[in-house]
Formats: sequence, C-alpha cells, structure tokens
Amino acid sequence: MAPLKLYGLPLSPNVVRVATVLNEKGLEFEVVPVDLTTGAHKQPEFLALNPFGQIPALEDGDEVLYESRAINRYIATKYKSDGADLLPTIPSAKLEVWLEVESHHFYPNASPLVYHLLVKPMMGGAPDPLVVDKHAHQLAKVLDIYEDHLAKNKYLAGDEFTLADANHMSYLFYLSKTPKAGLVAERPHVKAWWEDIAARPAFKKTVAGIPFPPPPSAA
Ligand SMILES: N[C@@H](CCC(=O)N[C@@H](CSO)C(=O)NCC(=O)O)C(=O)O
Repeated sequence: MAPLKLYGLPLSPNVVRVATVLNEKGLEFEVVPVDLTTGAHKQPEFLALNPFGQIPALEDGDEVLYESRAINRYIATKYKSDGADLLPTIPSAKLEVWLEVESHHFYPNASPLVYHLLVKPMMGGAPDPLVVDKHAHQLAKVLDIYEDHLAKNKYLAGDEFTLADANHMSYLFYLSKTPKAGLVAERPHVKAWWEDIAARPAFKKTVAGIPFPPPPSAA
C-alpha cells in the first residue's frame, strides 16, 4: 500500500493535529512540504488536493482529504484497529460534544493567541495586544468549563483517551510555548490532563520533529 502522504509544514499546528493522530495509530506517513511562504498552497498542484488552498491535506491511496478534523475522524475510523483506538465502540455523547467544543470554543481562541504570540514573532511581526487580550479573556472562560468537566472526567470523553483529547493537543502544545501558557497551568485539572496526554509516547514523537526556529533577534 502506498504510504499515507501528509501535505503541509511540520510547524503548522493544523498539520500537527493530523500528525498526532497518525502517530497514535502507529501509521507510516510521508510529509510532503507545502511552502506557505512561496504561495505553493494557492497553486493549481495543491489546489487540486485542497480547493480551499489550506494545509493540511492527506492522500490515502486514491482518497484525498482536507480539513484536519475530518482527516482525523477518517483515520480513527478506517484504521480503528491500528494503534490506540480513539473512537469508543458505542456512541459516546461526551465524545461528540467535546469534538465540537474543541472546534467551536477552544480553537477560535487558541489559534489567534498562537498566531500573535508565536507565529507572527517568528516572522518578525508583533502581536496585536487587543487581539491577545480579547482571546486570552475568552479562552480563560472556556477553560474554566474544561476545569469543571475535567474535575469529574479523566479525559474529555470519560475514562479513556479519545479523538476529542487528540484534536486539542497541537494547539495546547503551541500555547504552552507562549506567555499565555498560564491559561492551562493555572487550572489544576486542565494542567493535569494536559501533562497526562502530552506524556504519551506518540505525542512526544510528533513534537520531536517540530523545527521551532528561534524568534528573530530584535532588530
Ligand atoms: N480548518 C482547517 C484550517 C487549516 C489552516 O488554517 N491552515 C493554515 C496553516 S496552519 O494554521 C493555512 O493553510 N493558512 C494559509 C491560508 O489560509 O491561506 C483545518 O483544520 O485543516
């Protein structure tokens, strides 16, 4: 079988969201670089994979997918018996809820914080303090709800690690590299949950390959 091909950049948190699940499943995959700095993601060759012109995209034989969460659900379903089983056998209300909570409440606040506090400085830019303050305030309120939930549940869907936890990990990792890491560290149950899932061997393997360039020295 042709290896799985993950198109994107190792540094991209949405690409890392997929690499996290591929490694949890123990699947071999090739990363095919798509250089955003040259606009390669907007060229016909990549648009043929993802007409929205965003990374990641995944090739699995004749199947081509985009949207990291859809890719992850596809992997977790098709390769259910490979590696860690990320989907409970019986329908799980908590799994369905927390998959959506990640996408609609966590990500919309974590993503701008990571962009302004990590990505922009790497490109020589400066954070917009109004954006940072707004999303830090909103993420704090979101994580208070996580704190209550994780006081009663070891993982987001209950007793087992699932896709709901896995889909959070790339942005939790990047957030931990910013001055807003305290949003997680200051909430004991959220902190314990993050430390537990970040210690997973598959995730350690995933982030070991992330080439964090040093931020440009102040001119
Ligand atoms: N909902 C999508 C988001 C992908 C995305 O924003 N990708 C970014 C790079 S990673 O932050 C991207 O491709 N940006 C370039 C662009 O949007 O033009 C997913 O989950 O796959």
